[in-house]
Amino acid sequence: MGVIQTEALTKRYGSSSGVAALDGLTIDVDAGVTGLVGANGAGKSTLIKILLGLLSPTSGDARVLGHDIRTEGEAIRTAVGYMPEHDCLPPDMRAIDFVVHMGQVSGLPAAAARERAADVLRHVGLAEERYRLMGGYSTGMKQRAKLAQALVHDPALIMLDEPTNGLDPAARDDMLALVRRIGHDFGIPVLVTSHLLGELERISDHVVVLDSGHLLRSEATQSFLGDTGVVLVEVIGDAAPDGTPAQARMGEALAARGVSCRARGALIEIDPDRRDGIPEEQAAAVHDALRDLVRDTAADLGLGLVRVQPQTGRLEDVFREEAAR
Ligand SMILES: Nc1ncnc2c1ncn2[C@@H]1O[C@H](COP(=O)(O)OP(=O)(O)OP(=O)(O)O)[C@@H](O)[C@H]1O
Repeated sequence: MGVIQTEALTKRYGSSSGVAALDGLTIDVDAGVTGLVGANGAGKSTLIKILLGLLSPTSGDARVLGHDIRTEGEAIRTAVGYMPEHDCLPPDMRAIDFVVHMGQVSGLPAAAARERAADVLRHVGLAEERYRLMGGYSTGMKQRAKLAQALVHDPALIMLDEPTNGLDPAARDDMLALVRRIGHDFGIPVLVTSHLLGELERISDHVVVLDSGHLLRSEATQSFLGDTGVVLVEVIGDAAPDGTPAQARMGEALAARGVSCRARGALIEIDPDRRDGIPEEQAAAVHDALRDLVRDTAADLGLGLVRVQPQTGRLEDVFREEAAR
């Protein structure tokens, strides 16, 4: 049994003729970490609220942990941990009291709730600060407290809505590492959303990409990130006497040697067509030959080679590919 299945799920807010926040969405989510990505307004929060039985779909069906969202919302909410997008923390409560309370609301006896609350607050890195009022917490600490309350009842699935919202880069990395640990070390399936397309690449096993309520892709993360065949080159060195900068000199010299390439920012992007039609076992040899050619060209021009690297795919490319269709 999968963790989440939806079948042609559609949600229109207001009048039935209005724009669909979700439009015929059919997805399957398994164990591990699943990233749900899409720009603001793509329908991520709407989907999560429907999956929790908090919002009714206009049409379509879905099951969460085998429970029907239309008739078994309470069973779903008991089994699932939910971290909402917006601040939901009472400022005049200490984190420990809040998380104990949430544990009891989810059905834990008082002693078990206290024990679990102390445990999860330690796991999310709030061991020291758990006796402080949450009103004085930083955004990062608030996000951690929200995560702790979602974990306290030992859920069978956890849904995290924009857990990195408002965090600085270091706190964002910490939160992403925590999410990955929950999915992989604790073995709790995770559905995590982000409007930043790239940030879930590193931690998700599977990615679902939404665009204006439509499903763009639902695939193993690895299939987004494979080798694109493009090779990126960066050189440093002197401009030519006529003022042509090092990068342009290198690009011209490569083109003169039959390599199809173009400038991309400070880099030179070499097109993958050199490898088209080449059997896989020969592709590595061609790649090595290209590398040698790039190295020799730089040496002939007296330029330093900073890097020659294959470019892997990015989640952002999915949107570029769609726009180009
Ligand atoms: N209660 C509501 N009433 C009317 N329209 C709504 C309501 N909630 C969401 N919408 C609309 O539905 C669409 C999807 O919103 P949703 O919040 O699900 O997207 P999201 O991907 O979670 O974006 P964000 O990251 O900004 O929350 C948007 O166009 C939004 O304006």
